[in-house]
Amino acid sequence: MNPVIKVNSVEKEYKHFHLGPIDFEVEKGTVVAVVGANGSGKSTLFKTLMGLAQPDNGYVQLFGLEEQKQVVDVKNRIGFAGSGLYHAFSQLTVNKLAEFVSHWYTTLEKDYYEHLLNRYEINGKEKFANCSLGTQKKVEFVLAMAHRPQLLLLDEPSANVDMLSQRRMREDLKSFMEQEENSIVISTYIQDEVKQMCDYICILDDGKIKGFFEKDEIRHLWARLWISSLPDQLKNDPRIWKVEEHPLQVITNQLPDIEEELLKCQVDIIRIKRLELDDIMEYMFIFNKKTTNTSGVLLKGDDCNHKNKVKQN
Ligand SMILES: Nc1ncnc2c1ncn2[C@@H]1O[C@H](COP(=O)(O)OP(=O)(O)OP(=O)(O)O)[C@@H](O)[C@H]1O
Repeated sequence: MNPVIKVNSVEKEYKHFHLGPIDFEVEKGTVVAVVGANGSGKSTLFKTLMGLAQPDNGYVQLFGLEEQKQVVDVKNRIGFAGSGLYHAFSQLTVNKLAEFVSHWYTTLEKDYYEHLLNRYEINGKEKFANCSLGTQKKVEFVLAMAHRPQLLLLDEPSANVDMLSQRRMREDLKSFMEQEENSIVISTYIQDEVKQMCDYICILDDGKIKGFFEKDEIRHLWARLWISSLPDQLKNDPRIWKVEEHPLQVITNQLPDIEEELLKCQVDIIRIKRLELDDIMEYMFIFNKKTTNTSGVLLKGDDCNHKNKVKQN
C-alpha cells in the first residue's frame, strides 16, 4: 500500500495539552472521519498534517514524499479548510482572498471557483470578516475545492452551515470521491456525514487515538442482544461492554463470537439489534471516560485499546 498520509509517532506539546504519539495511515481513495470531544486534539492534528504546526516529535509524510519536498510538490494536491486559516487575512474580500490563495494553489480554476460561489450563495465582494460564521465556513470549503486537489483535509467544514449547503457539501464530496485517486480526512460532529461518506473512523480522546475502525466492520460487530440468561463464564468477559436487567440485555462489540458462545450454552437469544454508529461512539466515549454505574447499569472491562481496535496501524 502506498498511503496518501503517513503519520509516524507525531507528538505536539502545548502548555496544557499533549497530542500523541499518533500513528496512522490513510489509503488512497478512502475517507477517514476524525471524531472526538471538544479539546480532544482534532484541530491540532489537522494543523500538524498541514504543516501549520510543527510536531515536537515524529513526522507526517504526504503522498509518499520526503518532508523537504512536501512544501513545493504537495500544496497543489491538498485542499484544506478549517482551523481559522484565513483569520489573518479577514479584511480581504472573498474574491481578493481567492486571488491571494491562488498564489499558493497555482492551479485554482476560476470558472469552477465562480460556480462554487454561486452554488453556495456567497457574495465574492463581501469582506471575509463580515461574512457570517456559516458563510466563512463555506468560503473555506470553496477555496479548498477550487483548485481540484487530490486530498481534502477538512476540519469541521459544515459547522454553522445551513442544511441545504450541508447537503450540497456532501454531494460535492461524493463527486470528489468519484475520482479514484482522491481521499478525504474530515473532522465532524455530524453523524450523517460519518454514516454517508466515511470508510474509516478515527477516534481521538485527550490527544490519543482510541481506535481506528473500518465503519462497516464496527456496525457488523456491535449489537444489543436480549437473552434469557447470562452464563457465568460471560459475566466478566471483556467482549461484553454492558449488561442491563429487566429485560436482560447485553451490549457486545464482538457479535459473532458472543452469539456462538450463547448458543453453545443453550441461552435463548430473543432479539438482536445492530447498534447505530452514534450509539457505538457514545459507548466508546463512556467507556474511555471510565464512567461508573449510575442507575443499575453495569459497565464492564478495563482497557478499551485492546478491545475496540479493529484496525490501527
Ligand atoms: N496554540 C495553542 N497554544 C496552546 N494550547 C493550544 C493551542 N492550540 C490548541 N491548544 C490546546 O490544545 C487542546 C486541543 O485543542 P484542539 O483545538 O486541537 O481540539 P479540538 O478537538 O479541535 O476541539 P474542538 O472540537 O472544540 O474544535 C486544547 O486544550 C487547546 O486549548
